[in-house]
Amino acid sequence: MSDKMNRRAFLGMTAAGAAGVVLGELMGKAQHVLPTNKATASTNNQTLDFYGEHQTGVVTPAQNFANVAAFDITTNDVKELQTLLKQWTEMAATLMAGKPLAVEPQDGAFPPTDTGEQIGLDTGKLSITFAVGATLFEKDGVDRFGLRSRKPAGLTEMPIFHKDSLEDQLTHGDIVVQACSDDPMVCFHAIRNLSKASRGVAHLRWQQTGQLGVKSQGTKRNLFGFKDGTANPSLLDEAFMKNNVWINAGDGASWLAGGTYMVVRRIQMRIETWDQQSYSDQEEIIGRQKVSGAPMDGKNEFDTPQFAEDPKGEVTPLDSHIRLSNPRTGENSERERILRRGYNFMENLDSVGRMSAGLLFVCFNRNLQTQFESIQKRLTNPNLPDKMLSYTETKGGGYFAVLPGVPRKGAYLGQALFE
Ligand SMILES: C=CC1=C(C)c2cc3[nH]c(cc4nc(cc5[nH]c(cc1n2)c(C)c5CCC(=O)O)C(CCC(=O)O)=C4C)c(C)c3C=C
Ligand SMILES: [Fe+2]
Repeated sequence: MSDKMNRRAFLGMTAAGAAGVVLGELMGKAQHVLPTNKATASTNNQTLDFYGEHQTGVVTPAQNFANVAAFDITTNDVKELQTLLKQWTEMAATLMAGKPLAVEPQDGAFPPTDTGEQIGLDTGKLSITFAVGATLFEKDGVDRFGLRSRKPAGLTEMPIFHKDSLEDQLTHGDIVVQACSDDPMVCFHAIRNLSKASRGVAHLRWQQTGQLGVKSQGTKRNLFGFKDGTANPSLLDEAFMKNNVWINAGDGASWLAGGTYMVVRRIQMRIETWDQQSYSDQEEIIGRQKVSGAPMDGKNEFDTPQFAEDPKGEVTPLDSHIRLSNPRTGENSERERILRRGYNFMENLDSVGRMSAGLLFVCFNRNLQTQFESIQKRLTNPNLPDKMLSYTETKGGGYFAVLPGVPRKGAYLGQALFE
């Protein structure tokens, strides 16, 4: 290999891409140099370390923007699946470090390895989180990759809950990737380039962006105008994460130790209807005061509601969202708790002229059935449904198992699954 070729050590290069580069070299095509990614040199460029026991994007403080994308794997060859995961590992580590995906100069005869729209942008604490769906292990009864026996028992396809309107093209997927950053272009760039590199092996099934108020003080708000996240556990609460979030080797599928289960729900919010509800009705539906976020019977945001002193729900209605989400009774209350990490989405008008807006609900938990599902079943119980259900409609999402962290360079995402 010539010196010129050595200089062009592309990251994440496919076999076809590699062949193309050699061809270009022989044909003596001009080399194009992209401007240096200034952000990598900037002292303000905040980056997170990709390597560790757990992946980032779970207990990472929520960045302002998210892009969640689900892929379907189109190959039946397990080796190609492993190659993709190795390639995505290298790419994610590079992107999170704020580096370009290609070493310059690139060959002018071929498409750039890195699409380039992030050049000069701050990486914005980019986290990229990879998770797998039940269909990776078995799809339509077929064990495509010989992984059927490795499927964690609790990982099912997301069921259809009461009042759900799931649309197939917005739901499920073999692999989901969550990219979060303080810059939406950085999120997009990550998903776009992972998708570009997966050509021929995987394709995008759905994609959903989300955002939070950028410079808000305190707990961020959802599109109903309420603080959202008040009762979430502290991200520094290691005991909570150990008990309620991270999967351990004794939980069933030992290859998943250090991972967690991710629930994604694309929840359309009927904001025009909501905006016609009286102020006090809105507070009673949520079960909290709108501006302060305090419980109905409290003064300050972080006061604990005293439901036991209000058994008939005269202060905090029995069918209010927070009371059904967490009745604060019984021994299951603590065990059931989840880590929520959702984002608002605001899109164009829908087909009947309504604002298409809502919550990209994301939560992490150690056991889908005894945590998320247990809460969700209470919220959607037809005998006493969450009042908020009249203003929401869930159209997509899925259940996914977040892969354990990649401990060091050279190891790759999901490696233990294949061992
Ligand atoms: C099954 C899980 C949940 C879904 C789905 C869900 C949707 C959803 N939530 C809001 C707004 C708020 N949720 C709040 C609290 C809250 N929500 C859940 C679970 C789900 N929410 C839990 C477990 C909790 C915490 C309850 C508690 O312990 O008190 C709140 C109050 C503020 C807060 O604590 O975050 C709001 C507001 C929307 C708009 C929504 C779907 C569109
Ligand atoms: Fe909620």
